[in-house]
Amino acid sequence: MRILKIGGALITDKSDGAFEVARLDVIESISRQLDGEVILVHGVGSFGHPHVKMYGLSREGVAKTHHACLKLNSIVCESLIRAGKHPLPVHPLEFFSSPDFDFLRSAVEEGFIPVMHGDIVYEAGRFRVMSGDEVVRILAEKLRPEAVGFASDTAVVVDGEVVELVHSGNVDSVLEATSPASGKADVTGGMRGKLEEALRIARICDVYIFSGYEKDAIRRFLSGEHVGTKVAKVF
Ligand SMILES: Nc1ncnc2c1ncn2[C@@H]1O[C@H](COP(=O)(O)OP(=O)(O)OP(=O)(O)O)[C@@H](O)[C@H]1O
Ligand SMILES: C=C(C)CCOP(=O)(O)O
Repeated sequence: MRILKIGGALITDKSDGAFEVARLDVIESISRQLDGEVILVHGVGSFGHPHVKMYGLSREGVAKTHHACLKLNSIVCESLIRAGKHPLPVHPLEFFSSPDFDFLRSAVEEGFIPVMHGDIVYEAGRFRVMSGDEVVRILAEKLRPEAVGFASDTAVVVDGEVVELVHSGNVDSVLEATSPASGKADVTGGMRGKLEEALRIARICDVYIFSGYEKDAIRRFLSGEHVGTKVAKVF
């Protein structure tokens, strides 16, 4: 089984000022490429970050943000159904109040694609934002997948070049060159947060951070090819 996150920077317009703008053509292309045993997690882009920025975690913020996450989840699931796939939406707000990881594993084995996402969750008596990247890391720790992929709008880039491999010799300088997304509404750490989660997941399996815009990149990741930046299983 593989775990794939499709980032909000890929499936939505999350440039500053954009509000609930899905990239339907990209979502359709991803839906056609999905195959095999996979759990899909999507980011929420302009269906989540601007809401949290505007309303915080007030009652209004929690309600509007979670509702917008559900709207994007529905768009993704509808697209998967159009492509002949069998998505099962699983919302972190409910799932993590009483997690059942065996259910996810069984669903995958029976030919479903569980579709989770970045969300608001309720923990220890308070609401907080849980990014899709964090959802992926928690799932990886529990389900021990073969590989994890983060498809965003880019691989990890340093000095204008894609970093092919993150290893013990370059990890510090690569981390230093990553930052929260610039020119975008983002409340979950951008590429820096993603790389930090990837380094934790690399204790379990190989991780790839790549551009989902590249032709067939999703299909290639799912069939075991090296795509974009590899964070090798050693950390
Ligand atoms: N060194 C870097 N290499 C590549 N991208 C970088 C780097 N530093 C910062 N970034 C920014 O990080 C962004 C990707 O992170 P972002 O969190 O927006 O991705 P995402 O997971 O697709 O989105 P979401 O969090 O909405 O799901 C890039 O679009 C870029 O603006
Ligand atoms: C902003 C919210 C609610 C979740 C963010 O998840 P991400 O898009 O994966 O970073």
